[in-house]
Amino acid sequence: MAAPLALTDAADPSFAELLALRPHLSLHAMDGLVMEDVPLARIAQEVGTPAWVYSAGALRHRARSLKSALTHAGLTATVHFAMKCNDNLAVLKVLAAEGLGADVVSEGELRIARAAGIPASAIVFSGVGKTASEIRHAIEQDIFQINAESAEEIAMISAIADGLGRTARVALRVNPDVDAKTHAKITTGKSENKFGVAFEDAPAIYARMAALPGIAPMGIATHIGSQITAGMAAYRAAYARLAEMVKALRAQGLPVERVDCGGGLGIPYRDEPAPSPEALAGAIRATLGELGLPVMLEPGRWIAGPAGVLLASVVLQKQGASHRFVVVDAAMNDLVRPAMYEAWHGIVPVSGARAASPLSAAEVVGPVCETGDTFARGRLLPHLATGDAVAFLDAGAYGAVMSSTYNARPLAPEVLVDGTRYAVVRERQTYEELLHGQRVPDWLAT
Ligand SMILES: Cc1ncc(COP(=O)(O)O)c(C=O)c1O
Ligand SMILES: N[C@@H](CCCC[NH3+])C(=O)O
Repeated sequence: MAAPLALTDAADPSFAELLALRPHLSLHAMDGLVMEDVPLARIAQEVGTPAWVYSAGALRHRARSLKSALTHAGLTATVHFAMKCNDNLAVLKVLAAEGLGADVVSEGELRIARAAGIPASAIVFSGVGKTASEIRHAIEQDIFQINAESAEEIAMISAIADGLGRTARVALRVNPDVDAKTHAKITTGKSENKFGVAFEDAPAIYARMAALPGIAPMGIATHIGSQITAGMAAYRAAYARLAEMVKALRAQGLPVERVDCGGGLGIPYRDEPAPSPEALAGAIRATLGELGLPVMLEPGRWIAGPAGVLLASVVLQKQGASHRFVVVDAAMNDLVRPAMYEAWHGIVPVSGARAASPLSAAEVVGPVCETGDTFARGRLLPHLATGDAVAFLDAGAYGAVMSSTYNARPLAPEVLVDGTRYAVVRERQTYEELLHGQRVPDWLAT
């Protein structure tokens, strides 16, 4: 497995350094940690914790920066937000208003995208195991494009579309066999990964696809992995291979309308080098530009990750045999990334006074009955008292969507901040809802 980000380290960035890179967050002596113009202490007080909080301003700013980088590189591009990273309706509404479409991986996501007002003509459906009923639904909705990941799936799409008397626009997802140098669990473009068709097999599969009823071949797609921070080399290698393939397909007289470049642009959770959208746009331009085709992008994390925090409160602080433990009311069932990928998230006290107090190392843990329910080890934090709020940074992507009710902990609410306003955009799950749907069979009911 690729090296994860270490949970323990000596040179963590300071609170000021973390916040300097996240302009929608600021720390004040009186108001403490503020998102846009709303003190997070107010949200912690009024909504309770744990709670996910997203900045509409940051979402807009990041969507615009990405689009403008593509435009400045002279590319004709559509951006399809990978809503697997955040499927909150209000978040999607903000991004739809910026002209973003959606990249969906299930019928559930497709339905949520439509409910957020994203037109079917801006939706691309990716995924290695779309079921027949999901494919049928996508075709009935007449979405922009289905990215097929196997010859078997193409046969299903053709049969379903033909049976419905429709034509599905289909791109072929190609596995370029490049190493994106990210965490092993989220690398997708190596030949041993389950995604797409092998590079060598793609031209023949594409040609067969073009001859099938019910399918309009649109082009090729790739996605090499997520949280890519190791520069543009892997992107360039993958896109150069796609360019080569487009030329080969065209030489066979096959139609190619566009290329889907996927997502994966990484963000600095701690102090990783952050590849810019300009660098990505430049890599696309340099490799695919001469084809003169429109491109599609499927970014998720880069847009939503830094825009969100997970607010939690300290339940208690205790001194163990060798460590100070800060036990918070959020846990691995809320933010699973540290437990799952040993991921590092910045943790900033919400009180200005606390943030300015002397620091010492702490283990930040949740209440779940697993040692893996650890958010940070050896993290420099001030003394924290019961009820003090803290914010876990960069929780806007792969945060709420990956949460569960493990240990019968209700799902945390989601909040959208927009300037001086905030609103709860998904309510906290109730204990009644936790029990909802459970049935005791007759033979056990006494
Ligand atoms: C097909 C596809 N597109 C886009 C994404 C979005 O990735 P990221 O959030 O890293 O931009 C993913 C997830 O890695 C994906 O599987
Ligand atoms: N869930 C992963 C990203 C998965 C990307 C899915 N295509 C993370 O939190 O980093």
